Amino acid sequence: MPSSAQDSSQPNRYQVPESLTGVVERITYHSEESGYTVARIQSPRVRELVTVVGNFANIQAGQTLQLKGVWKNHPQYGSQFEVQQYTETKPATLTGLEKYLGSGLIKGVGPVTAKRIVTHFGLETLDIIENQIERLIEVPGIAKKRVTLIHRAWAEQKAIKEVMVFLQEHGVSTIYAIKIFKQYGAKAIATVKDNPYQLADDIYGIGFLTADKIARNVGVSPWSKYRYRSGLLHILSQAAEDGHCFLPQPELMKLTAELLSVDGHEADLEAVSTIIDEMGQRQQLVVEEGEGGMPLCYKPSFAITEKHLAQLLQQLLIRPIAVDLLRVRNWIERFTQSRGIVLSSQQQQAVEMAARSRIMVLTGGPGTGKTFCTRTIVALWKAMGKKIGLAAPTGRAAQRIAEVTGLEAKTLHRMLEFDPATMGFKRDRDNPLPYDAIVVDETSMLDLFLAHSLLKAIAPEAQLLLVGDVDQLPSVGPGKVLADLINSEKIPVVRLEQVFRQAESSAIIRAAHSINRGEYPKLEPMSNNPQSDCLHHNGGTEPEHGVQVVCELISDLIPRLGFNPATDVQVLCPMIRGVVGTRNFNQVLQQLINPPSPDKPEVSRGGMIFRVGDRVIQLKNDYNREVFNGDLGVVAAIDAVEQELTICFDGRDVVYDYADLNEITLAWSISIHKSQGSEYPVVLLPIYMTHYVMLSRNLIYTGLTRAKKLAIIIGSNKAINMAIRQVNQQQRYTRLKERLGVKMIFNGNCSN
Ligand SMILES: Nc1ncnc2c1ncn2[C@@H]1O[C@H](COP(=O)(O)OP(=O)(O)OP(=O)(O)O)[C@@H](O)[C@H]1O
Repeated sequence: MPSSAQDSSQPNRYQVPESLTGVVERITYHSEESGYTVARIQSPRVRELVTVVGNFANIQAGQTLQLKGVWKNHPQYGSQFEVQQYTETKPATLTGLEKYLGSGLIKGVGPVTAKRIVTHFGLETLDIIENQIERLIEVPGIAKKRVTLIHRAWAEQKAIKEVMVFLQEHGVSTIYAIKIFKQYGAKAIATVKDNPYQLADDIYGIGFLTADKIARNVGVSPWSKYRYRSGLLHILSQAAEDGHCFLPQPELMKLTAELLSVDGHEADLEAVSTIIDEMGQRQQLVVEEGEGGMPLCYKPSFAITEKHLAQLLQQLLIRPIAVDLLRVRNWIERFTQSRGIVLSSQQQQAVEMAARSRIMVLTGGPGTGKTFCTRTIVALWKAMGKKIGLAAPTGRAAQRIAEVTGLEAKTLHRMLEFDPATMGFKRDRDNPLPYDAIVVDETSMLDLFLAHSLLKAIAPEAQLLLVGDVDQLPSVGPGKVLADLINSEKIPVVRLEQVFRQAESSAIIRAAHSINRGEYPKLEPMSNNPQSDCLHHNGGTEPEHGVQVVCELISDLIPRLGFNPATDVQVLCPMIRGVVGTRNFNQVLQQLINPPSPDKPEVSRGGMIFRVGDRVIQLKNDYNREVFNGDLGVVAAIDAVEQELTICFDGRDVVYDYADLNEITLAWSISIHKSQGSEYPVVLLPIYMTHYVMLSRNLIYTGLTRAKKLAIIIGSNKAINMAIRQVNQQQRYTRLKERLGVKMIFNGNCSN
């Protein structure tokens, strides 16, 4: 141990920094987000490998680093060098060079190629790559094409380093530096200096807060108009993330002023109000008058879309359909008789309504026969000679409706033909969908923008059936379209209420209906030999016990009941954070279900390990890869040389560059919100008081109804009760319902 090592884990601010030079042997941990790193270093001064901890921009094995910092004694990990400053020097030994080049620094060069290059050029290797890269062709096994690739990767690496150094100086982490570089290329530094708030508009993952941090470091005044404008839009974006389409002006002003306050200096409400006026005049904001004259502030795209969606719906509603109802009734009678089925009166009403409505909503809880009824409607429409299109917001829901109707069904994005080049849909008013009748399932998931795109693509003579359970969680995106359509009382709606016998035999469905009525459900207490498909485990007193219970169930009861923990079980949590949140569960369950093994390659990104065999979930719509927010996949392969990871989504392999891994996260456990539109054989639902901010009736209802064969709720009666009693916790600001109630004058001029 070095002589100056301290016997304390606490930093001693009076400790004099020491120097240490060494070659990075391996990286134990590196957070892309913060740059925080734990690495092992071989230093000539110390015989054993040294552990160093600190923030590093772009640390690679093989790098030679000159470090300044202090020695500390960590109670668990022992002696460590805590780095305060570092500089990189070029590797001075052949082994160092080999390690450096082969560490994944350059795409296309793995350890084998690195060894060949270093064997050939020796200590001159880096000089050659820097100044005479064409000479790489002399290395056995490197063809011209590879030289070009390496050249490009090296140049990019260098340019990234420059931008990185600048951004690091201004407190930006590596992961953003790369994104900023990708977005602006050579103009990266200039953009950051001129108006850092631009980053929040242009770069996924950089929001106002990060841009604001950069702005402060670059020296932009906290009272600049750029900052006010960006802050205001940030508040509206946050509101949209919470599902709102607008904010009342006083609320927007209050939240913006809070956000913009700096070091105890309040931002001026008056100034915020002036900016709102200015932005309104410049059409950067739409301010509308709501009830009682309340000014309501929209981002323009939200206001235009909401208005236009209401117009499109009204246009559909006023187009009559000529149908011989007697013939329809005769058809229903023949159809049901020939199949030996009897429609409930509500189902009969729904089928008749589908025959004569341009647009209608079919809603109801689980087991009320929505699917059964949809199948009958589809059969009727087919008998009427209509060309039918089926779709749903998610791939899984589309697959399910295809199975039950026996017809092809697509995701809405596919049906509307999303074009990544324009980031828009090819199907629209000028190029409508080629169907006479369209069924969309799981419409509780339709947000404002998707609903608008759908309505825009419906041919004027076509019919639209929207099926969904309005009591489920509303869409992830802004709006509560299904609820607004129903509550407007302008759209024909059939609400199915009777639970059918087959469904009634499922305790999951009975429990879901009880919860929906606000009653505590009948749940079978946990035992070794459960009889019901809906079980309750009290989960112990502490959240930690919940984690233990879930692990025990997955290791013991679930396989005993014939389910496969790796494919059949989904742990659904109300929250991401906390002991019983998805993030912690993912680590624990990964270790349990897919532990490390020499034959399973893995990569660490953003503090998370992705391993072959891991279940993962896509976090954003990626139109190029055709993978959408909420899609579940399994890591099929990891290529450390190409720095690529292959994920299999429902039988389709999709390749991700390491740099894009922030698009995915582990999915051994996912949030209930993300589970909408999907079903799983087994659902484990930890519900704890620590989730109290999130607990609501439609949350537990949605989670429970994702289970097809077995649901186990883990948690105290108190927490379950709290969830059931919490209704309408998340009121969303939308005006679709009001707009549908307003008589509109059509001038044929509402294109968008
Ligand atoms: N009129 C009917 N006569 C006999 N059985 C029916 C009738 N309607 C529905 N069922 C049966 O009730 C059960 C539930 O119906 P269905 O699956 O259509 O409900 P759902 O509302 O789509 O449920 P979920 O939302 O859970 O998918 C099914 O087994 C279905 O065959």
